[in-house]
Amino acid sequence: MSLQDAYNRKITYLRISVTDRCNLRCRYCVPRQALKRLPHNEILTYEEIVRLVKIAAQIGFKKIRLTGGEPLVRRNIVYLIEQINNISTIQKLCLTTNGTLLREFASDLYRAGLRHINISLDTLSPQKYAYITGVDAFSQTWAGIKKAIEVGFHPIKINVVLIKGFNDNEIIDLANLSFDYPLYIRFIEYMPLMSTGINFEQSFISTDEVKERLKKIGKLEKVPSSALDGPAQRYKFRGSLGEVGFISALSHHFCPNCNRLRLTSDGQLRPCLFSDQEWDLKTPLRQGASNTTLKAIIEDAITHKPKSHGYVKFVIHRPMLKIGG
Ligand SMILES: Nc1nc2c(ncn2[C@@H]2O[C@H](COP(=O)(O)OP(=O)(O)OP(=O)(O)O)[C@@H](O)[C@H]2O)c(=O)[nH]1
Ligand SMILES: C[S@@+](CC[C@H](N)C(=O)[O-])C[C@H]1O[C@@H](n2cnc3c(N)ncnc32)[C@H](O)[C@@H]1O
Ligand code: SF4
Ligand code: SF4
Repeated sequence: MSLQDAYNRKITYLRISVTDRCNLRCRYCVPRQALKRLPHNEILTYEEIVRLVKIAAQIGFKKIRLTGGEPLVRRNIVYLIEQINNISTIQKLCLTTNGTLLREFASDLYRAGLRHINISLDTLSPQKYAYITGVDAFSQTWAGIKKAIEVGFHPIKINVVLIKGFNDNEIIDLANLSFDYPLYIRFIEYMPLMSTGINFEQSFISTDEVKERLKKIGKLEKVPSSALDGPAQRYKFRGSLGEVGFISALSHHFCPNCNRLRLTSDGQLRPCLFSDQEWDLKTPLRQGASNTTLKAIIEDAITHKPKSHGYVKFVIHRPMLKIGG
């Protein structure tokens, strides 16, 4: 059984931001205004997260993604992976990370049952990496990606946010990684959710433009989506080990197939990335609410999930860093 929203979309995927902290400061993610860190006691404990995931699983959620901020900076994250991995009806447990700490964590994460990992990498140049993230950590991240391959994660998806004038001259080099490594390179359209250090009008590149440029290296063959896939359109070059994907939130938005809800690290349930409407789970959770009450709140959030994002810009107040993408 899965729950449907008001537009007949089956809701099966919960993205959980486990922390609002991050060891990088990506220019397209961090807002212009100063960020206040949440005090530790405002963040859901692992026990609270696991309880909510069990309730979500009873309603019909089948896929969980842990994200952040940077999920690997939260202490004992491997324990949380283990706990969620033990919930038998969760079919797919995934992690989105910036990869900086992956060399250290990959083996433990794998042992805890994680198999699906998405790693953000916007450039192959160490200097440009330092510029976009604010930290000179390209070699650390690349070592993390290599370690993830060595340990056996599959699939390993590489998230590239495209920014004109910054990394559009690397589209081919990044796509070429899919020939040499079993990596799924995903080109993501920059989403103007908040005002950041990257000017949207000057930086946006659409998926169509990227596909056009990729014609130089071969013909992209469509790969059919699998159940529980995220929003990427999947393709492959003949003879490659990996894939190339496109996440086109603006030019070909995927709202009609949206299957997800988001849980923020401070326990607010967001039915849509582009809407600040949130359902408070933390307060009732901490006031001793029953599972039935918590389930009713999740169901109410699903019922009120917006139809689409409506192509609006700078619409949200909670930074991407705090929602988890
Ligand atoms: N607009 C919008 N963007 C999304 C949504 N889900 C993910 N994204 C964006 O897609 C990019 C990749 O996100 P990931 O955390 O790797 O998750 P995913 O694409 O669902 O991953 P898979 O399930 O592995 O395909 C990020 O920039 C996200 O912000 C969504 O529901 N709406
Ligand atoms: C917010 S991060 C959190 C997880 C982890 N820190 C990481 O960077 O992978 C999740 C994803 O959102 C993407 N993202 C952040 N801001 C974005 C924006 N304005 N438009 C599109 N994607 C964005 C990042 O590139 C990353 O792949
Ligand atoms: S949350 Fe992810 S995308 Fe945002 S600043 Fe941190 S590493 Fe960069
Ligand atoms: S913008 Fe909102 S409705 Fe559209 S895909 Fe993203 S979360 Fe779903």
